[in-house]
Amino acid sequence: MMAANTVPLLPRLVSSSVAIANHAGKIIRDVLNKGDLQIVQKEHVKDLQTEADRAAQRCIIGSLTKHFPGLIIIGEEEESSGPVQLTEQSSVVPLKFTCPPHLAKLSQEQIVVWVDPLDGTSEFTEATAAAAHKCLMGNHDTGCGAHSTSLLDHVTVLIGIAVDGKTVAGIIHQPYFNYKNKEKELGRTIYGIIGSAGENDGVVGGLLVKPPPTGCVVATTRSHASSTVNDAVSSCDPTEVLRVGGAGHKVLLLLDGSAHAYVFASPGCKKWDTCAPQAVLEAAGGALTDIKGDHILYHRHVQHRNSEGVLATAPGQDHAAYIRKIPAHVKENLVK
Ligand SMILES: Nc1ncnc2c1ncn2[C@@H]1O[C@H](COP(=O)(O)O)[C@@H](O)[C@H]1OP(=O)(O)O
Ligand SMILES: [Mg+2]
Repeated sequence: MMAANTVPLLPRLVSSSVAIANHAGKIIRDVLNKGDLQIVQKEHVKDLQTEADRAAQRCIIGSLTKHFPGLIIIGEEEESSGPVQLTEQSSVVPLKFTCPPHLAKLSQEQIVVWVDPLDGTSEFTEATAAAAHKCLMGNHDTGCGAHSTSLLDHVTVLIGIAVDGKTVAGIIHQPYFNYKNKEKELGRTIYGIIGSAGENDGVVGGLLVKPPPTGCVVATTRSHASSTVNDAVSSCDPTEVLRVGGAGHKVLLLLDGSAHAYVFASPGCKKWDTCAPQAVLEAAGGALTDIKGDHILYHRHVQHRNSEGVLATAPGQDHAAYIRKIPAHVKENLVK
């Protein structure tokens, strides 16, 4: 076995982040099980923060800082007071693949980590009604309140790693994956490094990448729709539209064979929403850009908002063809 300090920085960071994201997912479940989310409204009525967002972020930023002192980390939530549950230094997860050669000699100063401790907060808060009615027993849904608890699938923990402004690696943890099936392990973590060797399931850990069905299934927002969002979706001539929450969740739908494209022609999504999902998707051969087809950059001082929207396509799809379909008035409406 190689000594820890001979393993390049990037795989060490990804491996720790997988363990940290798992831990954050457990913290999220614990907060929901206690039933008191302590919801705070941020910029507007559909921009909420809960104690699960705060506690998960304290865990992620505290643990990353402990293991990688001086690392630049940008989290969605402002600093909050409260208990900080850290992961152990030894909590690392063996990765399924090796570091691409061009990323093997990074210095920490080149890296910015973008953290969304709980993506899909709107859906998470709606799911609490069922929890408050004691429908969640031992983290598993009993069937009561199925409508709102199904939204728990939309919740993810996102840790994205950017190098010199480009996303290179990402971790998407889904804390409630399998929550309807008591026989199976609760939660899953998907991770990828762009350019790692291997084919499909070899380049994305934690998920078997599948092609989408015939037709054109477009995933879009459930809680932040607008006429521009709807015009962009319609322009793709979808055979089916999935209105679901979370950027991480929608990218997982592109990877697990559920959808062809994720279309969000609105400025509400931020860099911490897209950094990790983009890396995981692109590691598998998909693409994520803004709605005009331009690359999204993740430098330390970049504006947080993805003001020109998001368009992502599953591996094997013609990304440029989707970009061409987006109407000019939608593109013109989204400016830096
Ligand atoms: N108008 C908005 N205000 C705040 N956050 C937004 C907005 N639109 C999108 N987001 C963020 O982008 C994610 C994907 O959007 P959507 O679910 O609407 O497709 C949301 O889960 C939310 O992240 P978060 O839940 O972490 O606040
Ligand atoms: Mg988010």
